[in-house]
Amino acid sequence: MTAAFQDFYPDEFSHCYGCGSQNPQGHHLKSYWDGEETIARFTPDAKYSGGVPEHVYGGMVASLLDCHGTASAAAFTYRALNREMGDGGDPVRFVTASLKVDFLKPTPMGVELVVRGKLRSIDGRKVWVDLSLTGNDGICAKGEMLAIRLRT
Ligand SMILES: CCCCCCCC/C=C\CCCCCCCC(=O)SCCNC(=O)CCNC(=O)[C@H](O)C(C)(C)COP(=O)(O)OP(=O)(O)OC[C@H]1O[C@@H](n2cnc3c(N)ncnc32)[C@H](O)[C@@H]1OP(=O)(O)O
Repeated sequence: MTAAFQDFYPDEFSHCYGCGSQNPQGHHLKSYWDGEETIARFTPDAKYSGGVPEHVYGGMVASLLDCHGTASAAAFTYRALNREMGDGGDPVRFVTASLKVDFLKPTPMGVELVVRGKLRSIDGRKVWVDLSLTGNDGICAKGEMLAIRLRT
């Protein structure tokens, strides 16, 4: 089975609630390549409801974009540097500096959500990623992320 980007995060940096393997209560989001784009799939538990049980709450939507966005920023950078994840070199680590979310329509509960990331630009330590989250009836949210590469 193909490894997810997050599988390459060293354990000491894997405590993120959204995507860290070392956080037993976390969501353990997993991000992968899909051609030139990145993709993650996630089905929220019913407790993450919004105003009505049929809809997902906005913080969960933002969280999925957040974790997929930073993982994607790292992946895009590895590819731009012609490096492989887990190549033994300094790990390429990103945090979110800015995340704008447009909630286009309610996000349905009980279905698999698909999160996609597309590279807009890499400018030194700054990576801009365009994000989307799709339910069973089209795009529910769009995001724009500025991820900053941490100094090693
Ligand atoms: C794929 C393979 C991987 C292999 C292994 C990898 C290991 C990976 C391990 C672990 C991954 C982690 C997984 C979890 C992540 C989940 C996502 C989150 O939730 S992250 C938490 C929330 N975010 C924060 O807590 C950040 C808090 N902010 C900061 O720490 C700083 O502000 C930081 C680092 C973002 C920037 O600080 P500065 O001192 O390093 O750099 P300055 O000079 O301030 O900014 C750099 C450039 O960015 C611009 N900038 C900074 N913030 C901006 C903003 N909000 N809007 C616009 N521009 C901004 C600045 O103007 C500057 O631009 P100019 O270089 O001058 O052109």
